[in-house]
Amino acid sequence: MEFDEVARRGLVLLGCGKMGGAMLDGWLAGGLPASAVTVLDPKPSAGLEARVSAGLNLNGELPADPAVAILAVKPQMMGAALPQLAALGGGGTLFVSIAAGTTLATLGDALGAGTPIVRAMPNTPAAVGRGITALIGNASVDAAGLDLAENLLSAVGRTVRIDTESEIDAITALSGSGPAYVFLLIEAMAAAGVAQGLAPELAQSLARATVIGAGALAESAAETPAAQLRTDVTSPGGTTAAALQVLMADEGLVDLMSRAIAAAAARSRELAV
Ligand SMILES: NC(=O)C1=CN([C@@H]2O[C@H](COP(=O)(O)OP(=O)(O)OC[C@H]3O[C@@H](n4cnc5c(N)ncnc54)[C@H](OP(=O)(O)O)[C@@H]3O)[C@@H](O)[C@H]2O)C=CC1
Ligand SMILES: O=C(O)[C@@H]1CCC=N1
Repeated sequence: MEFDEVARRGLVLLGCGKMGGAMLDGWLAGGLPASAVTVLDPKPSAGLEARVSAGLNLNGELPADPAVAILAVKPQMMGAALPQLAALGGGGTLFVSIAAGTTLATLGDALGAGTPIVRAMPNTPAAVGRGITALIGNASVDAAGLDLAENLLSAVGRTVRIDTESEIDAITALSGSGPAYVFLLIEAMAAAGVAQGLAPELAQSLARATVIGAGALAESAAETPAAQLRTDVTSPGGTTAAALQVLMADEGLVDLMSRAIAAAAARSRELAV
């Protein structure tokens, strides 16, 4: 992607943990020069420190007029961390927050009237360029600002623009947190394989390969509903049908997932206060 404006004016990253770091890796791999990046993080990882030799500005002075500032601290830390960037508010710097819960209004109050702010919800597959990020801007973001945010986020995966900020709670619960559910599925399948007598290493590698392969198949058959892909595996009277009778029973996986995602969305709404 084109990073021209960001490379020229700079990008500030507030918080470089798992998600901020994943996105930074994607941007640097995509051609953003390290010298255009300023990271503020009190306990930088060794990997981040290693980027200083390539020109990355770690915990140094802020650029005067960066194109974009990414807010990637935990929502609980946002209030304490934001004042570091307050001087960039109300002007030409576009803010992009990936924090769960924290609303555009809360960020706007902290950063000052007229600050262009985009709220985005990515997920960790961004680390391998396979994230999915939903985004929405406040009233101060113009079309060019939204394009800039979308360009940056599309460097680490797919993007989708939304029209209603409150949708972010459900999106956080579904795709933001979703990779954890899939990793738990791998763990659960492996544990069940062990319970059936398989060696742990074999069970783990079978479970992981199955999820990876099923994901790739779902991607290559993008027009085919997931329900059809499931039916394709299910021989009448066979083994899959026996398992699905358990998984699809009342209070089975569908109900469980519904309750899990409702709990995550409720937590996202709680984090807004
Ligand atoms: N992880 C995920 O899958 C996703 C996370 N998010 C959102 O991304 C944000 C970050 O999450 P995640 O990366 O998991 O969290 P991490 O804890 O891994 O990263 C946050 C980073 O911010 C640092 N930090 C803490 N205080 C400050 C400060 N005052 N100034 C600068 N940096 C600070 C932390 O340092 P220290 O460790 O020393 O506290 C840490 O390195 C959250 O708001 C979360 O809601 C969104 C989508 C997915
Ligand atoms: O667990 C969390 O709160 C963050 C937001 C989405 C994924 N991780």
